[in-house]
Amino acid sequence: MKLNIVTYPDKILRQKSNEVEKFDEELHELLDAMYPFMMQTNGIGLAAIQVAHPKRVLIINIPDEEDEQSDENLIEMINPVITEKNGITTYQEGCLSVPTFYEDIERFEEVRVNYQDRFGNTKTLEANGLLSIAIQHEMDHLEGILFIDKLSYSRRKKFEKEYKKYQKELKLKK
Ligand SMILES: CC(=O)Oc1ccc(/C=C/C(=O)NCCc2ccccc2)cc1OC(C)=O
Ligand SMILES: [Co+2]
Repeated sequence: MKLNIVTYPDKILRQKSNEVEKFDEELHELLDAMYPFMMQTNGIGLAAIQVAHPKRVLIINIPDEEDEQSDENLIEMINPVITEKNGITTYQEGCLSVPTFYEDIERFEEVRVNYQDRFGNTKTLEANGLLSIAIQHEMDHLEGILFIDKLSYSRRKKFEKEYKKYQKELKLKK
């Protein structure tokens, strides 16, 4: 299954993703394609809508202390729901769909998430730190929300200016 990243300002990213009902071979094919794709593009999180599949599916692989991403740390979340959240934390986020732009974003420090695995089994995960941030960032994608939507008006203006410059350079390079 060939995947391509959808980048801002593509309207696809603004779609709300649909619940997964069938935990079938097609879902497994998508998950099995998303993982290498995310690893090849230096991602640590990816929502299915970013590769044009409007399904409530996300994957995360947080690097370990040696900054290595191992297959054991891969988390696949289907139909995730946050049931508890507390604390506040700030982190400089980036997104494969908004290349070259990084900004400090406020998130909940801890979250408790109910979700299903690729076989439909219900799981509960309590997360903090980078994993908690990644879960919140990827779950926003399922609602069509991007991290740049959380910027103040002035920082959003700064982003739009920088991003237009980046897109122009991109066209020149082609
Ligand atoms: C040039 C450029 O844009 O570099 C990148 C930017 C972001 C990313 C990946 C960002 C990512 O995985 N974000 C997941 C959400 C998240 C953000 C902050 C903390 C936890 C989870 C990768 C990049 O590298 C390439 C090759 O595209
Ligand atoms: Co993202």
